[in-house]
Amino acid sequence: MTGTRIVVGAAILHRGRLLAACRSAPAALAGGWEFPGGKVEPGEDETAALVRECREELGVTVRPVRRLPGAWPLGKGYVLHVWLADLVSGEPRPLQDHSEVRWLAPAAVADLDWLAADRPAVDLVAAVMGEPATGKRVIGDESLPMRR
Ligand SMILES: Nc1nc2c([nH]c(=O)n2[C@H]2C[C@H](O)[C@@H](COP(=O)(O)OP(=O)(O)OP(=O)(O)O)O2)c(=O)[nH]1
Repeated sequence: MTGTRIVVGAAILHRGRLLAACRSAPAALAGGWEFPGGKVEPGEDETAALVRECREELGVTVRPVRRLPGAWPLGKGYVLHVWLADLVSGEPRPLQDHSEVRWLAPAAVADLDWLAADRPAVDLVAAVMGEPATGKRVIGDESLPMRR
């Protein structure tokens, strides 16, 4: 298909926490939480776009680790790809497009008001962090109390 363009989002994990960013614009999305990132420019590699956007928006250097499986439609011919990324250097600040950034412990990930398109990816990231996005732990057989 021609004309599909990619928006990359960075799921930056650092010391067991996920970085979330609150959009400040456009009005329809303002107040929604998302993965920092943006549109991949024509001819640009996804990882290069990820590094560029994180530098522009947050003032940090990240290292893309791997892309999560999935591509989530955003409308107008855009799809969202989400990459796990390490924080290499810098302290994230909301320099551009965001009103606030926040480090989330695994149990807090589900509590934010994420942009609708991000929900499936948030579930995947929460799973990577070892916490179901429902906020409720899944208790496997091994951790169930023994019944006598
Ligand atoms: N960065 C980002 N954008 C998302 C996410 N979820 C989601 O629906 N979007 C939408 C919001 C925007 O409509 C679009 C990304 O556009 P953007 O404004 O961040 O892209 P950009 O930084 O390249 O900005 P511009 O050059 O177009 O001004 O994708 C997400 O998790 N991260």
